[in-house]
Amino acid sequence: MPSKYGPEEAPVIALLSETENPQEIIPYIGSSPAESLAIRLEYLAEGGANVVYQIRTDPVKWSRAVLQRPLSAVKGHRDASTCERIQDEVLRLRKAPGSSKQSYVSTTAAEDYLEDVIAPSLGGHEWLIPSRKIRVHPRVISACNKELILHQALGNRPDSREHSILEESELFGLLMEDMSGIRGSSFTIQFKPKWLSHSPNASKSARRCRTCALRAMRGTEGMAPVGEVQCPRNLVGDHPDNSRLEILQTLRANGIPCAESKLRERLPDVLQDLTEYFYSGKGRTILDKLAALQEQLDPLGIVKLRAQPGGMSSQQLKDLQLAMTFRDCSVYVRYHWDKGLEGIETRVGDLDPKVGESKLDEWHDIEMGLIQGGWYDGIEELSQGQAQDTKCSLWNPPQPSKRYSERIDELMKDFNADLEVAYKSRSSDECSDG
Ligand SMILES: O=P(O)(O)O[C@@H]1[C@@H](OP(=O)(O)O)[C@H](OP(=O)(O)O)[C@H](O)[C@H](OP(=O)(O)O)[C@H]1OP(=O)(O)O
Ligand SMILES: Nc1ncnc2c1ncn2[C@@H]1O[C@H](COP(=O)(O)OP(=O)(O)OP(=O)(O)O)[C@@H](O)[C@H]1O
Repeated sequence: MPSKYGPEEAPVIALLSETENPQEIIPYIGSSPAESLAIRLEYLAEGGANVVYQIRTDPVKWSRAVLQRPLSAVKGHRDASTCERIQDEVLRLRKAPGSSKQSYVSTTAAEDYLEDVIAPSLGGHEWLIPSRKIRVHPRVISACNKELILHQALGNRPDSREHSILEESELFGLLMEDMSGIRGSSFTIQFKPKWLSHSPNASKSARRCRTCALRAMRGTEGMAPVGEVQCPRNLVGDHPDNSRLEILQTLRANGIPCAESKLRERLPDVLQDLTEYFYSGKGRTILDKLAALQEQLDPLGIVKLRAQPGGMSSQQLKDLQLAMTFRDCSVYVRYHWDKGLEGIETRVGDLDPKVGESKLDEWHDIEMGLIQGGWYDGIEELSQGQAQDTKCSLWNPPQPSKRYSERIDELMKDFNADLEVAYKSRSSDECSDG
């Protein structure tokens, strides 16, 4: 998850004002211009609904600013430790809905959902990224929006995210633990687990799971492929080669920082640790949990649910929406170089509620398209010369197969070649900060 812009290019000054609860740990951050100068938001990444900023602090400027304040105003946590604490966090700010059909989910609604629905479903906070809501001054939002427009003009934003800006009426943002790796001591990979359990609307003889069927369908429509993971069911399969293949592809898709020459030397060990972790270790626990929740919460599927006399009950609707959230969440895996298998940390993020009637129509249309187009069963009509997408683990035999080990060897070679190229260009600008 590389930062898009260099620190010197980040013009936005954070003006975070008090949280809702005055006893909270970060009161009045950056409420004076001097303090604001000590805190800067640096664009890290964005998705469809949020922009995430890394918080950069300057402890010297911060102390100076605090000293300038009248003694009576310097209270509570208004000290250096506040400054140190927020620099390990990222700030997630919500985007304005792009179309009138999209429903807006505020930071408060997202945080309430996390606490009231997600945490109880997952059995607590163990797997969640530690986070807390903070009040954000409207001037921060408008400054960030100016910066987003500027970076769009400079071509620094992903094409698919252009024209989206932050919601100006939003009063809060979410401070979260920064899951990024630290060059030299750890790296982070991120993936969406997607549909770990089969779609209840697909036939029993399906040769593709929901994720692979959608990727195959979109592939022919010239749209972006679904996520980075090829077949998520590989991750909850019965043979370590399935996990190994999926992890290798995920590692490669994440593009480990080019200065991380350690990966070049230790790729086989890293792959072995991550395979063990996800095939039979703690990583498997969370993936199995997500798979079970997806299955329990959506036993019928949108097509059958909508076809019921009287439609869906409100409980069925809530369960389906929650299942969709657990399919579209992001898994962050941090690997500490000096700790190996013992030090792998996993957290799940982007667990926002899926709301709005248009989402239901969209899910229903996708499902119907997959069924009627023969995408689940692998009997779709292909245009001449078009290769069939057979990457799904349902298509391939689930037992250990030559095909898997050959594919792993091929991918190892490709990945090593990528790393070789990256290593050689280490002295280039992109890598010079490593
Ligand atoms: O339709 P899918 O399966 O491609 O999933 C959408 C995601 O696409 P991707 O993971 O890239 O394939 C899509 O992700 P991106 O915007 O492509 O990063 C969204 O997460 C979308 O959810 P929402 O509309 O933001 O609530 C996701 O839509 P939902 O299906 O979760 O409603
Ligand atoms: N806690 C975190 N630490 C480090 N990076 C993060 C963190 N949370 C989010 N990110 C980065 O910001 C990106 C966008 O965040 P997030 O997935 O929450 O946005 P989104 O708009 O909800 O995404 P989507 O398009 O999937 O709905 C992530 O893909 C990730 O690269």
